[in-house]
Amino acid sequence: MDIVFIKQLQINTVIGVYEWEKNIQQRLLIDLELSTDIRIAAANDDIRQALDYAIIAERIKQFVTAKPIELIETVAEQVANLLLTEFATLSVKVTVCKPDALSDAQTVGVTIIRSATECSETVDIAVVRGNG
Ligand SMILES: Nc1nc2c(c(=O)[nH]1)N=C([C@H](O)[C@@H](O)CO)CN2
Repeated sequence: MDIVFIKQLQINTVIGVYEWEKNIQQRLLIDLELSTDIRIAAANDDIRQALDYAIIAERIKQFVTAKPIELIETVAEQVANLLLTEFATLSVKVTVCKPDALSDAQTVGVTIIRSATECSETVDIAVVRGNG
């Protein structure tokens, strides 16, 4: 299986559990991987037969900024569900990072893997330490 991916898609939106976060925009960086088979699009050199990463990126930006969300877990689950229902992919990997959340960490985030046939997978919570 092949992968179409988008790395570090930056989205500024209202995100967070605390009151002070409800009236500001914060930065999310989102990595997306969509399983696909690229061979038909490649053989015909035809964007109509490919997963168009430009359209996917715009749709995700529009979706994530449409309403305030508290948890990055919610962003990840809703983005995965959108990708599986609106695009021709059978499985997705979604990483949502909130890089400005902790002053002593480079970033924090969650990674999920979801497929059209499975509804629950492990959520990994990652805190990546900075170099000091
Ligand atoms: N697992 C999570 N932990 C925390 C989240 C989150 O979305 N998922 N969010 C916060 C706050 O919004 C924080 O980012 C404010 O700096 C805390 N922990």
